[in-house]
Amino acid sequence: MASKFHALMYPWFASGHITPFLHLANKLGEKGHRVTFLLPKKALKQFEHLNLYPHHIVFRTVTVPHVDGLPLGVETASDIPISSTNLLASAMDLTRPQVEDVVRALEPDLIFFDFAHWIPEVAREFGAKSVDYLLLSAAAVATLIVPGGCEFGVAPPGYPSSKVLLHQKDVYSMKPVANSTEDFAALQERFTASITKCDVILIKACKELEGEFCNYVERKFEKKILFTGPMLPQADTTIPLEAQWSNWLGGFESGSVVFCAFGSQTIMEKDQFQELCLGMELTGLPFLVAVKPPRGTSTIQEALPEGFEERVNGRGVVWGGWVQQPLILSHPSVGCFVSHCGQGSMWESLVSDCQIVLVPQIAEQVINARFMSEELEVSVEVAREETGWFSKESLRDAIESVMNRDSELGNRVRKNHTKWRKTITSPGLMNGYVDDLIESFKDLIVHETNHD
Ligand SMILES: O=c1ccn([C@@H]2O[C@H](COP(=O)(O)OP(=O)(O)O[C@H]3OC[C@@H](O)[C@H](O)[C@H]3O)[C@@H](O)[C@H]2O)c(=O)[nH]1
Repeated sequence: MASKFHALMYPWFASGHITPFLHLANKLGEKGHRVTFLLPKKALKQFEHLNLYPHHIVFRTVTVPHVDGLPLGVETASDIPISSTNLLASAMDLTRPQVEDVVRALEPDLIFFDFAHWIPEVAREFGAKSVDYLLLSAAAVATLIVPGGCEFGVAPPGYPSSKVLLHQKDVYSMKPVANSTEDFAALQERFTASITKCDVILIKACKELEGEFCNYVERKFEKKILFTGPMLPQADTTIPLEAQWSNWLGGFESGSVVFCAFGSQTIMEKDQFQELCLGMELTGLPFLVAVKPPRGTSTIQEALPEGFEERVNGRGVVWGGWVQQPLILSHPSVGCFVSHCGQGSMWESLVSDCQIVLVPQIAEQVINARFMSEELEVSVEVAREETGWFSKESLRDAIESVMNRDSELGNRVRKNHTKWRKTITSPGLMNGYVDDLIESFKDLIVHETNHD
């Protein structure tokens, strides 16, 4: 084969997926490989600035057909509650003819996907290889995806940890991903089909960090598994933090501000959102919360607790829109990150200097949070009641436990975090993974040619 390959990427229609696929595309583009990146029309504007190698990475758009049950014009998961995932996935399935046209015309060597479980069939038909890119930690794959999975609180034989498990009390985190048990089953089938039919599974995990989980996953799947290593984005120094935030944050002492964000999909219940606000208020610290308006409301303002804005005026902001999370995390005034521990945020928190407090929302994030808090001991997870509810006091206590300079727990997580940050950002580690990955992809393509 030619020394450079051509990859087509077709990620799930969600920022938490399009963004990390683009990070991988940039790594391939940097080494001179070609990438055609397929995404919904509306998403193009939001993501095209992440393309650092426009000579090598070319966007193509698909039209997302309407399906009953979704509002008109929906193209990405940010437009819908996470419980409607299965409906948007059905819309993605309807784009198959458009994707086939692109594959037929461009004849890529590799096709990367995650939700479009029919990609392996398309790839096979047109002589490409399919790569199921799992945007999950190795711990989450080990618990939720490997055949047989894990029961509540029970580590299966060979499972590497007695700490990174889901328990009965985590049942709250199983609810939001689907509207019904049928929808949930359909999603599971989608992931099983993807894993079973693809040529190779690529996991966004790093052996230095999750070694035992990576080994376990490799033993459990009967197919080739590749790991991306620390797939950290290249810093884009051309786009600064928006002035409204850099000015506001600049008014506070170094390391004093608590920043809270729950990713691109979380929509909280109104009462839990209000409790979050009150917990922030109780800390007495400056804070910036950037979350979507809670369920049943259209603006943050209408959902705030009574008298809240007046009480926190000058030191606290709750914002209902998108902010530049990585830039906020690297602002010197920000000292604590309260996160839902989605996979992207997990890595961004690890490479930041911030103390980490975790409030996971769905099962995958619970596993990430437990891995971070119990196994690596780099963070603190906010305590929840049996019902899944977290109180303002438990949020305040978790934040205080890491922000108080005299706290033994705070010092322990800071020390461990510093150690792991050095490991995952050590010179050459990421580049070494990328070079190895590229060799593996080339082998895969050559293997195909030999079969012809
Ligand atoms: O206001 C915001 C919110 C989020 N973000 C960015 O959006 C990304 C969110 O990704 P996360 O993976 O953390 O969280 P999401 O909930 O959006 O993703 C979801 O789908 C992908 C899965 O792997 C995640 O685990 C899952 O939670 C992060 O890169 C974060 O920096 C912003 O830049 N601004």
